[in-house]
Amino acid sequence: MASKSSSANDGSAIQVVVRLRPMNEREQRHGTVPVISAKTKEKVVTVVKGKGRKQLKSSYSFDNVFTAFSSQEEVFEETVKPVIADVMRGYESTVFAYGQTGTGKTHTMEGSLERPELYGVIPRSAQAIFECLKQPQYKEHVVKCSYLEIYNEELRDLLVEGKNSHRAKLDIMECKDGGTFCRGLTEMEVRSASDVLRLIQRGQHQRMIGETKMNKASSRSHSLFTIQVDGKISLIDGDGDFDFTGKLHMVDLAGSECAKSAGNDKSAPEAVARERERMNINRSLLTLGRVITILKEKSLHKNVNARIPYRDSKLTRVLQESLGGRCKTVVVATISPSITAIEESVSTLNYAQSACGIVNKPFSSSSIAFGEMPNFSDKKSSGECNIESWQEMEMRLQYMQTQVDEAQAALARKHIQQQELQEKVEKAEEKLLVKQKQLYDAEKENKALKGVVETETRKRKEAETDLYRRKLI
Ligand SMILES: Nc1ncnc2c1ncn2[C@@H]1O[C@H](COP(=O)(O)OP(=O)(O)OP(=O)(O)O)[C@@H](O)[C@H]1O
Repeated sequence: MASKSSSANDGSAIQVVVRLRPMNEREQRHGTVPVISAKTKEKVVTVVKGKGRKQLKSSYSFDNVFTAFSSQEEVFEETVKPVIADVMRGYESTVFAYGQTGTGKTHTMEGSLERPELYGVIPRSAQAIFECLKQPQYKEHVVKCSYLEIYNEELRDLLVEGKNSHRAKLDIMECKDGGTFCRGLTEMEVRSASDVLRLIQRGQHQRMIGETKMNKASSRSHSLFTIQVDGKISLIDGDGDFDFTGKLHMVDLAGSECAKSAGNDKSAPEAVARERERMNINRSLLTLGRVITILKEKSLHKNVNARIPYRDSKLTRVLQESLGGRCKTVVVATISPSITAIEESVSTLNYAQSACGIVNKPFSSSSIAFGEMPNFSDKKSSGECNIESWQEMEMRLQYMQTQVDEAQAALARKHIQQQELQEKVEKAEEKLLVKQKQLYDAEKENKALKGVVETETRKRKEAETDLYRRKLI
């Protein structure tokens, strides 16, 4: 294979990085104290709480840490560039930004489209993918993009222009392999990075934007930009072309906003609507948090039978394969250094910390092609074996690893199905018990009534006999 093949084990743990943004103008104007610092070399973020003798320091370690001085280029090169290499080998990967409102998620994911040095992850990824496709091992290819928005638990197509009602008709469907896809989502073919920039601009125009205390142009929805590459790659020095499909999902989550920072006047109609919005965003982020917590517990062999609540929000259903699934995933947690945002920053850091250690089970789509490779063991038995190339050995190993991973993933899915079935059986059993109890009570009542009828009948018979006797006398 042209590029080094990887076993599913390498890099399958979710990569978690933290980006600390600089103090913004408002914070600087108010002379806000910075209480969070980041050290790139040590990959550590430190939070200082309290004053003087009561000062407490907590440190958090991550896969990578970016300071207020880190450039867009640095963040991309160190965090997303390796992911692109995987995408170009047929992997599905996800990069998502998480953090409080106004901490730099959109800055990290999109950046400024007017200034190339401020390009964020999406435009830089588009450039890197088209650059990669120029390499001789990549043959014919088609690159497609889609842009999805999740707003108030509704899915909208950001590449379809028009009123909201036209865009809010998408459904999440289950794939045969257990993943999910969005039915009806537009996939636009693109031929260059500039085409991708135009699509981002088009989508940005349609996105739900509002104002929060922390951010004047706040994204009030989650957005997911996907670049899909369907192509052919020559694996062994021109000795065969194999199809691959690589996907890169780039997610800009809506910022969480605590009730305190949402403002006090909750009576005005706009404030009521805003509060409901805020609640919806926080609810989906809460579900995301629960998914991460359970996955983390499972990775620590705790709570192994717990159901992962992917289905409890649209966001987690869409991100199902990115968390505990087949994607290679990177989480960029963004935080403010300011004392005024300390609660939210600590919550983001704890969140990010729980995502560390979650293991996904990625596999490459190009490995399907490996299934058609010559059967080396047959060759060996017929005396033809001539495995000279390490590349062939690697491919063979990767193929075997892929088979194991696929079987493990299938087993995990079966396990979840079994759990769901078990829950259904338990519920049915509960219902049966209730019905049995009702039946028992009814039978008891019936028996008592029967007793009453028998007693009354006996009394009546005795009275009749008595009457008859008296008549005879
Ligand atoms: N690392 C950074 N360097 C310079 N400016 C930044 C950085 N991070 C954020 N900013 C600036 O801070 C402001 C808020 O950032 P941004 O809109 O990206 O926040 P957000 O987390 O996406 O907020 P929301 O969730 O409300 O959409 C923007 O003006 C952005 O340019």
